[in-house]
Amino acid sequence: MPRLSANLSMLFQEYDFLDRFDAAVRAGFESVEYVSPYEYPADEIAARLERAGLEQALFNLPVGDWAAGERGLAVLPDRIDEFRRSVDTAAHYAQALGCRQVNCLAGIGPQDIAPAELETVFVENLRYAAGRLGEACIRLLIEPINDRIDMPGFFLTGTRQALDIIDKVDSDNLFLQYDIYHMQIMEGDIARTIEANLPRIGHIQVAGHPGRHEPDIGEINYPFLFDHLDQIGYLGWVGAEYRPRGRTEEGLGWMSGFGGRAKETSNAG
Ligand SMILES: O=C(O)C(=O)[C@@H](O)CO
Ligand SMILES: [Mg+2]
Repeated sequence: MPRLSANLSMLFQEYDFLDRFDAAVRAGFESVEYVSPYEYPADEIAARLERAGLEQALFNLPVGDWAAGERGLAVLPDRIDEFRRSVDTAAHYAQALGCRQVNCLAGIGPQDIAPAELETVFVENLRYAAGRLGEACIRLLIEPINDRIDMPGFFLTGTRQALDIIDKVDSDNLFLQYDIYHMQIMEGDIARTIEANLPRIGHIQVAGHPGRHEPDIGEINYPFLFDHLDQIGYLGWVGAEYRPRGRTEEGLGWMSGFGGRAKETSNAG
């Protein structure tokens, strides 16, 4: 059973954000992740991590105006300066929180700009960010996300596309964030894809499908996949990134049901 991280942007919504850290450790998690820490002072979040004895597994580079529908800046030709400033912000928070990897959300490209132009901007932004973050020993990830349900218009939607972009960036500090829920929707073939690309995968996330609820609800066979991750030697965190059907604490049975070992500490690189 891989080591589990609690995604505080989706779990423990019963509590204010800063109170979710204690809730996560009470539930047996030893690391957390979330979309964005930037709404809070880094030292406040660091204090919550310290008090709860939690590791910071991951968060995203600034994503733009989430409430206005923005889902990342990295492909946007008119936001390059803002993107570069956002990398410095992410580096500051990652160092303050002891976080060793951050994800770069690609963004939703304008309809009137050719995908090839968006990709060029993405590759150049990733090359800059991978270098800047690498100086601080922080790994950079990119995550394909389904554009059929959760993020219509999102630029990065498949593993092959992500790996081709990683190849074009040509940095040893750029890795894949593999969200099993999204990839079940977009491509399937999950176990083989993870195994074939294991050295290039920096983080994995899970949720049931359909519905993006607890992993024990729906068509994805997580007991098989968790054993598979152990068998192939995946050493990173697995982020529990799902919408609980009720109170979070009432739906955690899947962790013990799968031999949950959230108590394991991470030795992720
Ligand atoms: O939406 C997802 O899936 C995520 O992992 C978010 O944190 C955006 O990266
Ligand atoms: Mg995800």
